[in-house]
Amino acid sequence: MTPLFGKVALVGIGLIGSSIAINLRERGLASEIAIATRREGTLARARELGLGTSYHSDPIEAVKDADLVILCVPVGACGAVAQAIAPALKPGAVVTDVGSVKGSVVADMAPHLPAHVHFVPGHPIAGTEQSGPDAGFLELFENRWTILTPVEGTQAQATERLRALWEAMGAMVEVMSAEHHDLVLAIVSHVPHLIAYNIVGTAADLETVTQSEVIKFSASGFRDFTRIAASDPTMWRDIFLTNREAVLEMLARFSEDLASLQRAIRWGDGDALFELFTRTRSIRRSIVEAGQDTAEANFGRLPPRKDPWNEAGD
Ligand SMILES: NC(=O)C1=CN([C@@H]2O[C@H](COP(=O)(O)OP(=O)(O)OC[C@H]3O[C@@H](n4cnc5c(N)ncnc54)[C@H](O)[C@@H]3O)[C@@H](O)[C@H]2O)C=CC1
Ligand SMILES: O=C(O)C(=O)Cc1ccc(O)cc1
Repeated sequence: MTPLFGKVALVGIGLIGSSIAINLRERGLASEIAIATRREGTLARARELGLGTSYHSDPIEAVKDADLVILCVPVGACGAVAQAIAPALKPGAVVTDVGSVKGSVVADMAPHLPAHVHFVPGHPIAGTEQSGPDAGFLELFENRWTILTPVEGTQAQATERLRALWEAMGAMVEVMSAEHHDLVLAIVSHVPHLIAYNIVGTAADLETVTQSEVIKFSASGFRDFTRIAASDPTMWRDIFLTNREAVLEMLARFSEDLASLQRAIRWGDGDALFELFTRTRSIRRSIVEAGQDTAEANFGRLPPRKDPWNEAGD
């Protein structure tokens, strides 16, 4: 494919940065791939994996002359990175990110960016619980949605160039406001992660059921929660701190619904339980039919990983 961008700079080279790098390289979407990250060890690993064409400890060096700059760092770091790179950004460059929260990223980055760049925040709704440069893979974005949240004044042409890049990586693209993005993601991604962190924590803290029993007898429902609860602590701390309002709003709704389930169990209201479980089953079926079940879609294409459950003798 003819490159969609000349030089692309990736700041941060974990799961998402390395997956983008592999896509740019394998699909010929960029003529140069400059990689910058904070830690020397991570940069050395990116070099060993051949993820880029140049490697930099200083993000300013990476973004010089770049036509596209993609921040692939935890959302809490986006503001500081934008401030650091701002003076070196090329006029006309497209600047984007991949953060899981959009309102805070816009608020933190936009004030630092010069008027001569095009800022188009983004978020691929695709990932795993793995992190670091070894975790990336070519197919991560295939048949997955990427949401773009252009800010006021963003030229439509810049958004369309970025859309073309995500589509070339196999993604489907939708454009919406940062505010709406944060509400939607709070219920489909952020609150579910919080529930997983909470239930695994609760199980680990029980006095009457030992940890080895939890490992030995965990049924697949609990195991699915442990996969989610193994997600990167820095990334998820930042998500909850930056999408506070929307998460608290959805959590309040969730708690109300949980209380009514509690009541149904207490009063033996089988009809209420049956009605809800029937409705939720049909939602699951729609997700599978739409090809959006990540576990099934990722089967056989994720890089090999350690499975602590099997190591525990199961
Ligand atoms: N992991 C996932 O499933 C998904 C993550 N995201 C978003 O993508 C972003 C990156 O996530 P991952 O790639 O999973 O994380 P990761 O932990 O695998 O990689 C983060 C990278 O950023 C670097 N980094 C951290 N702070 C930095 C700083 N101040 N300056 C320069 N580099 C810095 C780290 O060294 C690492 O290379 C996050 O904002 C996250 O919300 C979006 C979709 C899915
Ligand atoms: O691993 C999973 O199940 C995920 O939910 C991955 C994920 C994590 C964060 C995002 O912003 C988008 C996708």
